[in-house]
Amino acid sequence: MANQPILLDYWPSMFGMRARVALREKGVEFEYREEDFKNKSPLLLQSNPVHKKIPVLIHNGKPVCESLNVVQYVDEAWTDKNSFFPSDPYGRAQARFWADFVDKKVTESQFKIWGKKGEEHEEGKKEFIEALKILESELGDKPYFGGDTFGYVDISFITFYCWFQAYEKFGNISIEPECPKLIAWGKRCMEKESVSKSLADSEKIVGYVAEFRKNNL
Ligand SMILES: N[C@@H](CCC(=O)N[C@@H](CSO)C(=O)NCC(=O)O)C(=O)O
Repeated sequence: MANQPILLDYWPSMFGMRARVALREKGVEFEYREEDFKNKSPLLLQSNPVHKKIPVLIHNGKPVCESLNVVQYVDEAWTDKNSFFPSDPYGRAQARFWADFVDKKVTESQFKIWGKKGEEHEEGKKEFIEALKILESELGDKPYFGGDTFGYVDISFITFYCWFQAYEKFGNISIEPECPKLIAWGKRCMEKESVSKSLADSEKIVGYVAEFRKNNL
């Protein structure tokens, strides 16, 4: 449809999934375009010349890059639904802190689990579980990271949930005994259509990782 936002994406990307969840949370219809990293589209290269990465949200012909930036843009551009952020400055600062924590600590450690071997792989397992335990403690007995409503921090982290099976298989770890509240939170979030429609199938992710490891490790 004319003037629908376009999302340049890649199906297993936890970063691309963040944009999908955010758009669906706001009820925004968008055109999904799958990228082939071996042959990036001219639209991707011209829309994100700095990083040449997905996701890129193109809205009114203007590109928004970096997934957390896209999530915040979606929150500000479509205001007829609940905001992803609390209204008070301190609550907003806390939300940004925890999304940044996910971006730094979870992102780096989870890649070492499935994308590396040997010492780096072992190091990644340790760092990943440590990061998850910190998030488990931060979540506590709240339904969502922001409290009673699904919001920015939830969106930043829930997209890794469909990778948990791959982490367990290829990292030989078991997440639920260490972080039962996070697993319950993941299941709770998956009851939301914006999440269940946006996250990749866990089995498909396992297959993707197996293929990656066969070709790269
Ligand atoms: N900080 C950024 C990371 C995006 C990213 O790594 N995107 C990857 C796909 S997911 O691993 C990507 O676009 N890779 C393209 C490439 O590696 O050439 C964000 O949050 O949007």
